[in-house]
Amino acid sequence: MLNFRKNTTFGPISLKPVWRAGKKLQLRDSSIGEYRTKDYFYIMKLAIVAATRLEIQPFITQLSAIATPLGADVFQWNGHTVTIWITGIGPMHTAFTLGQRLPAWQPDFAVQAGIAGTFRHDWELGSVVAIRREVSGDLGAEDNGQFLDLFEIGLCQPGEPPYQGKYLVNGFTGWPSPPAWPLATGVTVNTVSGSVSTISRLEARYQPEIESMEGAAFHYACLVEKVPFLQLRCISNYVEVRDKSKWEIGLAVKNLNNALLQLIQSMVVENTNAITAN
Ligand SMILES: O=C(O)c1cccc(C(=O)CC[C@H]2O[C@@H](n3cnc4c(=O)[nH]cnc43)[C@H](O)[C@@H]2O)c1
Repeated sequence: MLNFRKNTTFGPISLKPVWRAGKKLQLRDSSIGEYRTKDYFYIMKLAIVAATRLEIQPFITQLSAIATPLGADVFQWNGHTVTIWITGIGPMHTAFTLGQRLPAWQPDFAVQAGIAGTFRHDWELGSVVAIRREVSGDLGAEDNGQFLDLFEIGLCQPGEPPYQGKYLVNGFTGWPSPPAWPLATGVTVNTVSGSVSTISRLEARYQPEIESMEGAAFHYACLVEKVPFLQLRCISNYVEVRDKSKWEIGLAVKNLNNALLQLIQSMVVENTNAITAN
């Protein structure tokens, strides 16, 4: 079980924003031979984003069995379109891919799924979390051994859109139901942290619970493009002096993919039914 030190909720939940973002499809009711309001449902375009194919391969395999392939990494599921975007590892690869694809494809919702490290030694490996806010952990300048981030050297103003303070916050409140996973603060780095000094610096400055190499780029791109989003991470390791033998990548991939399937299923199956029933 995870043990949380903060209030972890997304705030008020409303069905409308996500579904309004989708396109309406009018279906003919063959029993009465006419179009009726209740026969509208919302067709969504969902983008599933991962750094590597390996991390979401079980989900892709499941999707291939359930959904109709429309092309390479594009599927139709219950009328909705689900696409897979593999960005490559790290902020640069992620930002480039999303900078090209988000404006071109304009998904109604984007989910980033990946494994991650945690700073919280009381959190179990294999736990899934949703990321509430992200911060960039190594973008800035060194000043005689001291790290200064972009805000501290005045190249970026705290609160300058899309930042809230120094953080890229997921303020989306349009969930049909609250996310099933605890919310966490993520820090994004180019280099997996593996020294006491780097780990202490990140903890003291940003109070992160999760470390990844892509989260901030995903939050930034979705906030700028105004695409509702969710970042799911499953903990594969503790952020500590490097000992790869302790990483549980298999467990993390398994639990991540179960969570991802549950999330997407709830969006494309259960809520379509709920909406068509109204
Ligand atoms: O060095 C290796 O042998 C090695 C083998 C497989 C994977 C790695 C990684 O460093 C994975 C980076 C990848 O996974 C995310 N991730 C997982 N744990 C962490 C972490 O503690 N700090 C930062 N990122 C992490 C990350 O988002 C990358 O996509 C190495």
